[in-house]
Amino acid sequence: MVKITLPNQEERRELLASRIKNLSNYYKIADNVCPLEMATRTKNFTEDELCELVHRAASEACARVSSTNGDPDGEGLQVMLEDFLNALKGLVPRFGVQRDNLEQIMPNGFLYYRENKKRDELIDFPIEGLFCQLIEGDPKSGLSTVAAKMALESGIPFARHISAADLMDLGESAKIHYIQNVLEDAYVSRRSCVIFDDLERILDYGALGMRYSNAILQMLMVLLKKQPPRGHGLVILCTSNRRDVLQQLGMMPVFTAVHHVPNLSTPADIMAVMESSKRFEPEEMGHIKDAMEGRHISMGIKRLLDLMTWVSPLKPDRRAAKFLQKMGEAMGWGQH
Ligand SMILES: Nc1ncnc2c1ncn2[C@@H]1O[C@H](COP(=O)(O)OP(=O)(O)OP(=O)(O)O)[C@@H](O)[C@H]1O
Repeated sequence: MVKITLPNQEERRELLASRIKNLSNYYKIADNVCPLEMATRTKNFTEDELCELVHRAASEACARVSSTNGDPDGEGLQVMLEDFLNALKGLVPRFGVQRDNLEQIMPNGFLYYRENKKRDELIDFPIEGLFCQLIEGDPKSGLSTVAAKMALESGIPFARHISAADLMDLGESAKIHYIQNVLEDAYVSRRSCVIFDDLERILDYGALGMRYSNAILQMLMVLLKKQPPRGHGLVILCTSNRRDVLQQLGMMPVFTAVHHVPNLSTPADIMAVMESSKRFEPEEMGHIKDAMEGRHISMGIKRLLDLMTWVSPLKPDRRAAKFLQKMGEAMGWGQH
């Protein structure tokens, strides 16, 4: 296998400067085109992708001039910073973050409430070496979102998400190959983050008869302990709502740290999420808040958002009552 080495910032600056110089044989280059600035915006680009960027910037300039008023000053075509920035938008570097994939994981964004205010310490990952963290909590407590948010906020330039859905149609050896490929790519970047979402499902775990794929388990036991190349930092985030299963499978020692994602547990948490959704009237919220006082509450944020979506088409005069009824059923309020 050919090992790719990603150019560092100075190498990117030099390569871009030389390509832009070549381009200046054919087009004018605006003064605002700065190779250093473009080098800072192209972390984890390969040499081929940097060349592609310069090529596309020239195409962007042609398209811009032909779609506006041509060349009124008769000075020839000028490639500008905006052409580079537009070209950049259309390029997804192979060793980049796959931001869209991570954002799709959190269709309702990331809301702040009392429990998750101290988030900064969560993304303070080491620069070098391996850091493997388990993110665990109840089903529907927002585990995938917390992992995606950590990856995005960490500023790590390479991020990949592996879920059971990605592996669904693959046989066991193809699954192993897929995971190995993602990690091989991760080792290329100086800093990388890989998310294993719903780890027990990636392991093909089935509660009935305690089934799982031993081959995938053995591979993960090796890969989750494997140090990245010297000078590289690899962060692995595994989500699971079956910590007990990981314990039984002997996986817990591979984790450097465990982060527990709590359920929403107070009326203030529930109200904070409801307020940020802006779907409910103040009177409804007041009614819900009063009815929750002194009651036992423990609900995952995804479950709460699902419940809010479910009641939201109802007429406002019925919404609060329905919401409280469903919440009471889930929390067992009637039984106490
Ligand atoms: N602070 C938050 N933390 C987690 N999720 C949040 C937060 N704010 C909003 N959300 C939303 O809650 C939902 C969480 O869904 P997610 O798939 O992450 O939960 P999950 O625990 O992984 O679910 P499942 O148990 O079904 O796998 C997403 O729609 C996300 O946008």
